[in-house]
Amino acid sequence: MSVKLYGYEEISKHNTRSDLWMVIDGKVYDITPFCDEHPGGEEVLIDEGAKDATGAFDDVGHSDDARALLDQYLIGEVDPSSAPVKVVRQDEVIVDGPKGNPLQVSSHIAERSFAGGEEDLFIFYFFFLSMKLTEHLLSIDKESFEKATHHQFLKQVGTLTVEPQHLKSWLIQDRYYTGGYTKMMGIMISRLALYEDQREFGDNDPSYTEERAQNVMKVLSFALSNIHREGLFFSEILARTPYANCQSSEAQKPWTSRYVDFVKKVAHESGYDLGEALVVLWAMEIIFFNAWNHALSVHKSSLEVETDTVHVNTCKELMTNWTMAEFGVFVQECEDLVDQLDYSDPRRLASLEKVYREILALEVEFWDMAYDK
Ligand code: HEM
Repeated sequence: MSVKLYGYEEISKHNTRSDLWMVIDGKVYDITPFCDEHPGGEEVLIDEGAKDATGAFDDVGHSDDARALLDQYLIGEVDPSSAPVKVVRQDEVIVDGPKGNPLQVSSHIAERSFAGGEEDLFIFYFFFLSMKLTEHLLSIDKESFEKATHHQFLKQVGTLTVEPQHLKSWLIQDRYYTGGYTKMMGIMISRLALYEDQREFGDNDPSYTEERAQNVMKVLSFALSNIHREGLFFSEILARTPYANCQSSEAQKPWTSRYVDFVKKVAHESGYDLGEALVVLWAMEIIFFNAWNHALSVHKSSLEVETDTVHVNTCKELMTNWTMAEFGVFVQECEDLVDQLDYSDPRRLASLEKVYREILALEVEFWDMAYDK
């Protein structure tokens, strides 16, 4: 079997938490799934990733067990004719001063201010807090956001060239996901104190007001009725001839289970202001809104000759569903709730960033399941 060769130019592009490669002893590893598990933490992997990390790996004196773990992530070898290139990471450019975009520096600040509490970082953080949280989140991993919203599947729906069985596979998984989403809404609603005198012991959220609680309830109620409608819509589509008659795996796939488990867990474990869960809700919706708007713009600029078939009309219905104005208003309302969150504690910010990044990673995988991956 021939070994796949990768040049450093290509390797250097896989430099984020949601898409991370590493070279050790001339072999190329896709270590993305290992980031969560690394006993030495994910930061060192990201710092040493997308390049030759042989020296860093050896310096730590990793055990034979650590070395044995590598095999499962092997994807190829370094092309011997390629030379190392500089890896440019989004936040690397801006860490040393206010020249860059301060919205992107938070994770570094969060980490460093625990350790040292340097004055310049305090000023930095003060400046940063005047920015909207959602703007900041959208700026921390643009590459993954792009992947999550410009997937090949969306392009194929836009050009009406997606195969019916691929659309079916995706719809089946998305219907499973609607079940998880519904449970997430249920958990969030069950934790919401709609009136001051319903707040539980331990609820020390300083930003609590009845008005905000009512706003959260309004958004969650819409989300719940919308997801219920969507589940029924998917069932109705799946019963249509082109889909009922084609073969696709019906079982819930591991990525869907992981997604569903994650959103339920976040809903349970968020603080009393439901901050992490609200970030997750907003992230899922803004990704969908952008993704389907992308499909629609591809569709509008596509030169494909349209036929009036059930499949073509289904593709168009799906594009309409997540690009309509009403959905845009809902995404905006989710955004407003996230922007009201108090993230002045760097540990809180780190936690909000973490759930946002996880949703980005899960969304990228989710589209892939259309192709039974
Ligand atoms: C994909 C590559 C890597 C794998 C599979 C891996 C695996 C492991 C494992 C299994 C351990 C537990 C101790 C041991 O068994 O040796 C460990 C610890 C550690 N690793 Fe890695 N590692 C990788 C890359 C790196 C890199 C590039 C660095 C960069 C400096 C690093 C830094 C550390 C540190 C500092 C610890 C010690 C954590 C502690 O004891 O608190 N690792 N790693």
